[in-house]
Amino acid sequence: MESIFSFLVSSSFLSLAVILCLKWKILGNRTKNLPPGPPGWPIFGNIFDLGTEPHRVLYELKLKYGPVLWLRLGFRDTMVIQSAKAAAELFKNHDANFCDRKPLEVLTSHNFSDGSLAVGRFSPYWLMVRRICTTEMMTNKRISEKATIRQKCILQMIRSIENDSAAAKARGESGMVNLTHYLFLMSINIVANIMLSRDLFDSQCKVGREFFHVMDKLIVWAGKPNIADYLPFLKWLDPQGLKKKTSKDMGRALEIVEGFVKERIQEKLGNEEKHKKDFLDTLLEYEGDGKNWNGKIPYENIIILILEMFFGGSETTSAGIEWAMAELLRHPEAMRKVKEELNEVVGERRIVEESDIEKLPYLQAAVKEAFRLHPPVPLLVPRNTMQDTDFMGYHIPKDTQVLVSAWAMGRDPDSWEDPLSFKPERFLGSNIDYKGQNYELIPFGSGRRICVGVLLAQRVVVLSLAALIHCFDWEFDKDTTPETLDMRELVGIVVRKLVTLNLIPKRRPTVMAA
Ligand code: HEM
Repeated sequence: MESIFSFLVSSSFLSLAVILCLKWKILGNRTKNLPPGPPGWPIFGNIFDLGTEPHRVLYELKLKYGPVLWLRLGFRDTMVIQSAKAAAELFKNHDANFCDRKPLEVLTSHNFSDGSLAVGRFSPYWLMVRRICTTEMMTNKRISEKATIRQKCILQMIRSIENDSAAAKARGESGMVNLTHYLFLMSINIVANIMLSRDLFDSQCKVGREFFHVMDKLIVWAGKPNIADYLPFLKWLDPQGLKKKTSKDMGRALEIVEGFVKERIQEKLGNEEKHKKDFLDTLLEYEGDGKNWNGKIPYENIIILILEMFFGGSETTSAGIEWAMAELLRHPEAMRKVKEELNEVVGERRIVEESDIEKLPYLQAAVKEAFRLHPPVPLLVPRNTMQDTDFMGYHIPKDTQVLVSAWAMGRDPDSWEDPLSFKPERFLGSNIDYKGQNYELIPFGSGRRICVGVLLAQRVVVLSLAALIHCFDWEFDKDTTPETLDMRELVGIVVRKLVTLNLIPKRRPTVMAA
């Protein structure tokens, strides 16, 4: 009885506090010149307007309210940018003020966000880590040094697909494989090789299998909308249990990565040089830059940074390849052109290599076209404003969440002719690229927070697609045709195909065995 009474008293105080707080917030904002947007519910604001496919709903709202939209998601003031012009204004003139992040509640588990580059706040620590990534790890030169590793991982994938399909046929099945699954494993394996110089794809690697499994779950938890992000007074309650689940799986993922880090420290102590310097070595050896950071990177943060590269580099990359493959399968004429180009440039006596990429303009154009229509992270990673700002005539208060819809820009009829059609030809002879300078095509974001993995991802996406198409002819099951291929989306942090790509690979007999 006593506990019910104290619950009622404390919840009444809580509700009163919430209402006062909200009233103050709404009245405070009403006096300011905010961008237009739909009216919202008390307390919840526009949370329920977003539905299960927020990027699509926001696009609809753009048609009514224009390219700069204002929403209140619970207690989270939110501005949404949905045109190339508004994005140019943001990234060219306000990037410095708009480059903070506010981490999702689930990503505060095990202090992940404190050590993270991707969801960490703008700070001297962030500047230091970002600098290490962009000047030491993700430069063209450093990435080129690892070309043979990527080639190896992609060949491993091709062989596994071939073997598993043959085994399925031997069992009397059609030989169909779940391509999405192989793409995810390959992408994680490339990150593992670049960051840690080790293979996780190897079927003998038990810890590798467990790691894939835990990563898969973490991606699901982090991708679920969490009411506690919008109504912070509910954080302690964890109403959907997402923090609890994330905490458990994050704990295990960090433990596994820590195992790799400890092994490396032992190797270093024993002076065992087993590989060329990799990302882990760079982090362990770092001594500070005398400007943003003095001294070494905290041990816990090194583990977080390694885990985060798996987060940032696996599902995004595999989803990018999956969408591009799906679009090519839906457009046999475009697929024919890709094959023709591969036959001309690579021929039949060898497997495609990274050095071939620049001689494959049609394939590159097809990848750009797929990123235009299906950016794997459609609303980028939310930014947070650091000060009150005048933006395109509007007053944007400090601590506003900023969503930039790469999805809306890719489909904007003001930027693209016939925007909903898949036409790689539009990029032939055009300088438009996805490296953050052309705001109508920003699947990797732009400005200070642009994806650090863009150069790596570009190579992996194009090369894997080339290898998959060069080595196999891909067939649908008997019930699917290019016209009926299911293109519905599964929305999480990354948007991938709802129905995975299940295909029958037919080895092209003319291409030499991988
Ligand atoms: C097709 C593949 C990929 C896509 C579509 C993608 C997309 C993105 C996007 C949209 C952002 C946010 C940019 C912004 O806020 O403006 C981002 C950030 C980031 N990405 Fe990627 N990414 C991909 C691959 C990778 C890879 C391979 C890695 C590393 C191995 C990586 C690591 C990161 C990191 C660490 C950040 C945070 C950067 C920061 O906040 O400073 N990404 N990515």
